[in-house]
Amino acid sequence: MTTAHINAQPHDFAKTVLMPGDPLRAKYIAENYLQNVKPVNTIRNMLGYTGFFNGHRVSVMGSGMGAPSICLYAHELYSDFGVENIIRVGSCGALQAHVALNDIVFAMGATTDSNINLIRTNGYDFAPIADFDLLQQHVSIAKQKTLKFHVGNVFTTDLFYNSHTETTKTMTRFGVLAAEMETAGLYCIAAQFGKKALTICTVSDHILLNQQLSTSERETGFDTMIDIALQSLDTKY
Ligand SMILES: O=P(O)(O)O[C@H]1O[C@H](CO)[C@@H](O)[C@H]1O
Ligand SMILES: O=c1cc[nH]c(=O)[nH]1
Repeated sequence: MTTAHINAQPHDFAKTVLMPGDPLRAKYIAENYLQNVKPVNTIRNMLGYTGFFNGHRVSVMGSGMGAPSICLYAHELYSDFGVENIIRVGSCGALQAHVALNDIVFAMGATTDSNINLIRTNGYDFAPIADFDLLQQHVSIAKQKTLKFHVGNVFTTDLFYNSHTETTKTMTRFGVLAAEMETAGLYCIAAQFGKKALTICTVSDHILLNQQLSTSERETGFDTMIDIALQSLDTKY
C-alpha cells in the first residue's frame, strides 16, 4: 500500500525515523551510518531508506522545508507506516549570543508564526512540545559526550527571509534559541496521532552575528547530531 507521497509498504519503515529537511542528508546518513540499507521512498525525490545501526532497525527520510511539507510526511508515516518516533535532524539559525555555530539545540518547544496548528486545532493555541522521554534520552547522550548544547524554545518560521527585523528581536528578547522551519508542525502532528517527536538541530547560521558554517564545517557539525540520534537507539524508547 502506498500513500500520496510515499511509495512503500507498511512494514518498510522502522518504528523510528530520522528526518532531515534535505533528502540528500537522508541519503548521506543511510550511506555512511547504516548497514543493509534498502530504499523505501523515491516519490518527488524525497529519499527514504531503512537499514540497521548497531543492530537496531531504523529509517531515515527527508521532510522537505517548512511545516506543510514535514506535516504531510509525518502524517503518512504515523498513520500508514507504523512509525512511532520521528527525530528531526535539522539545521537552525541562532537567535541568542550565547548560542554558537556548531552548537546543538534540542527543541523542548516551538513558537511559530505559522497558522498551520491553528488550522489543525480549529483555532486553539496548541503548545507544541517535544516528547519528554526522547528529549531526556538524547540530552543525556549529549551530556555524556560533553558537547555544547542548549535545550529550549525554537522559532518555527514560514519565512527563511524575513524583512521584519522586529520579529527576530522579539524572539531573542523572549529567549528563543534558534530559528528553523518545521518543529511546531511536527510536534502538533505527533500529538494528533499520539506518537512521539523530537527536533535536534545543529546551528549552521548565526542570525544576530551574521555568521555561517562553511560546507565542511556543516558536515562535521551534522555528524555530531546524527551520532546522538543514532546512539539513542541503544536506549529503549
Ligand atoms: O536543514 P533543514 O533540516 O532543512 O532545516 C533548516 O534548513 C531549511 C532552510 O534552509 C529549513 O528546512 C530549516 O528548518
Ligand atoms: O531556518 C533556518 C535554518 C538555518 N538557518 C536559519 O537561519 N534559518
